[in-house]
Amino acid sequence: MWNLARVAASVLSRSRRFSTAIPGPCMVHKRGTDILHDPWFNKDTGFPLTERDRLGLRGLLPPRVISFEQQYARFMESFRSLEKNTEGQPNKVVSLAKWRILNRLHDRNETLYYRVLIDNIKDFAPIIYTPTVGLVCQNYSGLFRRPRGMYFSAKDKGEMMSMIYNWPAQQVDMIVLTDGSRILGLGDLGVQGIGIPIGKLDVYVAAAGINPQRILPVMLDVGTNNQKLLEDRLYLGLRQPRLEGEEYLSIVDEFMEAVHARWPKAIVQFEDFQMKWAFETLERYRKRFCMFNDDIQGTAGVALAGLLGTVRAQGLSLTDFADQKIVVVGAGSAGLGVLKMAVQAAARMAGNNDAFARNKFFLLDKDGLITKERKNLDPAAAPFAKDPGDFMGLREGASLLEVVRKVKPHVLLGLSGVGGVFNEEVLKAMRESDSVKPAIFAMSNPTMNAECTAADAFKHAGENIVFASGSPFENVDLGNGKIGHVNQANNMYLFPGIGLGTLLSGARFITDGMLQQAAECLASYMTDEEIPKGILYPSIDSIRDITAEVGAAVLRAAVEEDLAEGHGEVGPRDLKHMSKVGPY
Ligand SMILES: NC(=O)c1ccc[n+]([C@@H]2O[C@H](COP(=O)([O-])OP(=O)(O)OC[C@H]3O[C@@H](n4cnc5c(N)ncnc54)[C@H](O)[C@@H]3O)[C@@H](O)[C@H]2O)c1
Ligand SMILES: O=C(O)C[C@H](O)C(=O)O
Ligand SMILES: [Mg+2]
Repeated sequence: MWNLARVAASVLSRSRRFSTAIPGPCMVHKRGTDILHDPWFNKDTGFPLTERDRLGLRGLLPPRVISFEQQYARFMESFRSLEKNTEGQPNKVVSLAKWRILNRLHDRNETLYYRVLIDNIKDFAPIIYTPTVGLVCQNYSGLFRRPRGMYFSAKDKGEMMSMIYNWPAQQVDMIVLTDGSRILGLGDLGVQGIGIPIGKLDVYVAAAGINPQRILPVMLDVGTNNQKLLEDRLYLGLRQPRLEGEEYLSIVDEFMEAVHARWPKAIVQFEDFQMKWAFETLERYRKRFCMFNDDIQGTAGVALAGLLGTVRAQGLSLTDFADQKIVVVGAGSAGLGVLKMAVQAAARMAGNNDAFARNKFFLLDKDGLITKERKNLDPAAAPFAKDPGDFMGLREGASLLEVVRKVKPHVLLGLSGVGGVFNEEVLKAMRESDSVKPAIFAMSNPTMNAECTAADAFKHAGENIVFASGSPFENVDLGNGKIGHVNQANNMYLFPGIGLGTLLSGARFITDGMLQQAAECLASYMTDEEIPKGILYPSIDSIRDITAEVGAAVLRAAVEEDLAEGHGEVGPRDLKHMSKVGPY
């Protein structure tokens, strides 16, 4: 164990009661109903009589003081009875009802909200995060009650530097930013995509203990190309086509500069941008601002950890990763991010033999296998394009089924956003895999966009597979007391730790080295007892523990790269000292 892991863990344990990565006095300048209507400070009926006197609350609440624990029990009782009362109703109705009850608490009393979220993360993550958050975004205009976060639109050009000061918090540590152009696998949802930054930041609070008063979800509304939304009279965003080219970039530039001017150390996580802007903004900003793209970089680390776990599950040594044949379905921001990091890792293991490593990967998009013959080959996909006919005569545009039948891959990994592309035939073809324990990663979100279900994977590809999906599925009962374990390969296992480690390090940039350490930390987290059972990632119940470890790994990498400037009272020299290996 490292001292830094202890620092990260202690930040988290300090935040158990009232999540806050940064200790310090919390001054309340409000009084009376202003406090009751402010979810940051509201304690509902929990205000003790002394506080009611001091804060001008006397007479504004029913007289009985209800303790925090009683409020907690009351909420959980309501939640459980809602679960009971909605039994048998359509999934969508039940999920939205659960989201509403949690959202009302979020809007009223954040202290209680985050307490129940942290304690019940396994039950509540599928509501505030994928898959329900997707449904919420799709229905956002109808569900909208109170604003959360900030909205910067194309109409605000020239005003952002002053608008940023409208945010009430003095300090912001974590921002999650989207332009709503590729929300999960649901496409362009325009301003309705704000649900994603809100959900991601809830995970930051629950997993990394980030102070809820220092998070900021942001929507950059540059229009939408979703015709249905443009025609919807209740749509809450700009009713215009998306800005393109320099016009688009000038909006993002202005936002980034405004953030940097007010909070120079805030970390900006780019989320669910369509591919062209995902890559372009990452290149444009990563050396100027403290930012990362979660879909490209967070996903890559989580997938790589799972791929390395798969090698271990086959009883092989990690260096055998270089020999695995991997078919990646989806050449978007996520698929290409995964390929880049996985090829780099394989090349390192093959003695820096990049060409050898690339040979083992096969990339497909909606038009089939990508080869150098592809017309208008995307420059980002070009390094992974095959020579046509190179591998068993596989041609440009070969279908997924043909590729799987000929390649007999060790791993089939989907980031296509298309539900069901791993159909029965494709899954059955995986039975001929060259691996004794083939892996099927259906990573697209939400559930209906997963490339296959867990049950279908075990049914058609065989019981000896390793399975992972981006959204949660139940473990599969294989009969005879056997269980097919379902992993959730989701970037939530990394992004909170990337943010926490970067924040505590005080680094101004997030480097490849920091991200690599994050991935390696996740990869080595699972024990030799768990891995052979096909368990590649920790249970979400352990998300705070894995986040502390990942945070420490990122922090240590920042120290090693001489980027750590320190945070709060902990200076760069302290961090250097704490980075030395040593017993507790
Ligand atoms: N599990 C995770 O942590 C995680 C992380 C990031 C993204 N995702 C999911 O991955 C999906 C894709 O995200 P993205 O940002 O790469 O999207 P994207 O739009 O940038 O890319 C989608 C890619 O899939 C390809 N595709 C479409 N239909 C296909 C088909 N029938 N067969 C093969 N390929 C097809 C497209 O050509 C494109 O290359 C989304 O559903 C998203 O939710 C999951
Ligand atoms: O949001 C998620 O659940 C993961 C990922 O960032 C995605 O875009 O699907
Ligand atoms: Mg995303």
